[in-house]
Amino acid sequence: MAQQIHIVEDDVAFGKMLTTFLERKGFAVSVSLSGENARKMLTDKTFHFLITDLKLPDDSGLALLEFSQKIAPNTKVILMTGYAEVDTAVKAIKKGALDYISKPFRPEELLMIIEEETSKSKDVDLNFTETKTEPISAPETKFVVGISESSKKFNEYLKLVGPTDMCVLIQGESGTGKEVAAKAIHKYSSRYNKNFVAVDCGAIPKEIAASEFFGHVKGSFTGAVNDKMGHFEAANGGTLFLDEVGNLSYENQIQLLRALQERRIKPVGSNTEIDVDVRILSATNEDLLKAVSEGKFREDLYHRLNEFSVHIPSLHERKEDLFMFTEYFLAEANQSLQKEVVGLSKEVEEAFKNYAWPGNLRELKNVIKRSVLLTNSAVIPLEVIPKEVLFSEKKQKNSVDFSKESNEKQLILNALKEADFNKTKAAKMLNITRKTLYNKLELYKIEL
Ligand SMILES: Nc1ncnc2c1ncn2[C@@H]1O[C@H](COP(=O)(O)OP(=O)(O)OP(=O)(O)O)[C@@H](O)[C@H]1O
Repeated sequence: MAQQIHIVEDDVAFGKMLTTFLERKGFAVSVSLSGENARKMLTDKTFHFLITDLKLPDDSGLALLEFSQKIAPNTKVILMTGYAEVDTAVKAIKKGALDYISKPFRPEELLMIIEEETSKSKDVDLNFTETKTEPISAPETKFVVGISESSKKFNEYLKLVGPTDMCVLIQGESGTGKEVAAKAIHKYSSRYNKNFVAVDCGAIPKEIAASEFFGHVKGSFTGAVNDKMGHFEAANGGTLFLDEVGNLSYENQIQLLRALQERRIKPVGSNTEIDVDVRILSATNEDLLKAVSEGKFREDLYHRLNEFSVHIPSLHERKEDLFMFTEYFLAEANQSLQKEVVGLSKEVEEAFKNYAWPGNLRELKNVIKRSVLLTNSAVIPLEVIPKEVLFSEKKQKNSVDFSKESNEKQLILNALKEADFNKTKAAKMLNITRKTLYNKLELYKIEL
């Protein structure tokens, strides 16, 4: 059966173009022009992918994401964003979106995200929450150790804590490599040849969390058509990785704590308890201690999970590692796309250095993969780099002698970004009049 895709886009022409392209690639595509209609569609039908604009006339992509997660947790959500919306897009990823793609984009880029996900979850049954059960083997876990001091330090910690049976809480911003770090800990442990089960706690609706964690027996609730093994049992002897653990509801936190204390679980609807031997690794991109002090996260559970903590620095904090990861992701992209791009052009290198990378390694990896896809030369040119990366985060000096700058266009873009796209402010920062700014925008074909 063709994969079902629902697009939410109020720009009729763009939606039509995407539809035609995806239909030609064998997908079944439907479109909503409004959030209201999209909600109706999501309620009535099951989709593999929901591709939504972040800004809709009557709704927001983030709100649609939340709605979709409640009503259809297995539908993968991809957000289409305008420039300067990366922070919101990163927020969406934290909330469980599959990915985001910055407009303008070519349909091939969207297809790449869809195909990558489709190849990962080939046989996912749409009626049940996906269990990411991944027995891992050494060669599969590619792990780049950076050259920065902070990278070396946290990798040292992973090696030290790996062989123990301690529960480790991995903290770090979204996309910094928390799951990769958890897999490394598992690999360094004596459990390395047993299962590593990753669970995205943010994606499990609280009503079915108990059945997801502990399993259920046939007939124990409507929809329980077969016995189902929970994550604890699947990870027995190995490691259970609880991603976004801060998203668990209070009730689910109690159930989890009990299982950890007793090392025994009872599937929903069963009378039999099962002994489990599971090492728990968890990850969070928020300040869990703050959640504890606000009463949103149980303190006893926090201490259980945090026998040892590892902080993964953001990419911004370890800029020395940037080109090492760039090289690695470039090689990876070349391999998967069968291309032979050898590196970045000088301008792209400069842009990469100046960008803050709010989405961390995941964003770097995605930007590189999409750029490799679009590059037809030996090195990646500036034209294929997403706009937000070009808007350098480097602070402008307050007064800039405009006449002396050679790269006028970049300067204007930087100033606009700095001024939140307020043209009057940007003109002031650039020491030029508003009129001159308008002329320059036209000259450089900068559309706002
Ligand atoms: N040390 C590393 N070596 C190679 N690739 C890495 C490394 N760390 C992270 N990555 C890559 O970066 C991407 C993001 O990593 P990962 O999914 O582990 O991040 P995360 O912090 O768990 O993200 P989230 O907070 O969104 O769950 C992945 O594609 C991963 O393969």
